[in-house]
Amino acid sequence: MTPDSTAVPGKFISFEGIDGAGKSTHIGFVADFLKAHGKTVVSSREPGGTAVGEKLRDMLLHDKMHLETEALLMFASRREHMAQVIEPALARGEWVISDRFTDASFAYQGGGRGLSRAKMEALEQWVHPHLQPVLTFLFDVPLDVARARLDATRTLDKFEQEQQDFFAACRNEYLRRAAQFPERIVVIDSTRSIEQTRAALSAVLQKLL
Ligand SMILES: Nc1ncnc2c1ncn2[C@@H]1O[C@H](COP(=O)(O)OP(=O)(O)O)[C@@H](O)[C@H]1O
Ligand SMILES: Cc1cn([C@H]2C[C@H](O)[C@@H](COP(=O)(O)OP(=O)(O)O)O2)c(=O)[nH]c1=O
Repeated sequence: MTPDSTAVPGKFISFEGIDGAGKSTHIGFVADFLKAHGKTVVSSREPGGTAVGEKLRDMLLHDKMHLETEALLMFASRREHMAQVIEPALARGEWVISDRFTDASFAYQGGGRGLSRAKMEALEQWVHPHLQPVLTFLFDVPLDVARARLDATRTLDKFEQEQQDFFAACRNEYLRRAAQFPERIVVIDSTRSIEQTRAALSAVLQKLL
């Protein structure tokens, strides 16, 4: 059974945003910040985070597949991640910071690809009816900023090769969820400098310690 996130001693934080928003840049900083405050930190990612999950990640990021297959595999990776990594760490009183969680499925498979919200909610209810991050950082930038950052850095995977209307729909869904869950999702203006962004992250984390 999935534990209630309010009933476990550890804390679960997720990082979200469209590709190129600057999310991954700050995960190491957050881990170091928490460790400096005496926390034991488990840093992980989705899809992936386990041996099975990393195999699924490889397929998900490179192979073309039906939209519903993609959504189901994202949640399959998540189920394994929860069982092997997230739940045991939280039970030990550790802090789990994950590069993406279910908000990404709502944004990409729901918003971007158009899978119905009812199906997304059914998957969420099945896989984690109670567990939610206590805090989600949503790194937000306009599409042209994200695209310029991506183009400057890396070989693009299946998702990153999508067109701007896909990312516009992902971003809209992220922002819709931020409005729906304002107590959990903190929108970070990631157009600012890396130093300014870190200051904003520290201020939010300080309240959670
Ligand atoms: N605040 C920022 N200002 C300028 N460049 C940034 C900023 N944050 C991240 N970047 C750069 O943008 C690129 C994409 O960042 P990354 O963290 O990999 O994005 P994401 O994980 O959201 O896809 C990297 O080259 C990173 O150095
Ligand atoms: C977790 C998750 C990720 N994704 C996508 C978003 C990203 O484009 C991709 C991998 O995420 P990410 O690790 O952020 O990519 P990168 O390592 O290139 O920064 O998977 C979904 O479509 N649905 C999901 O549920």
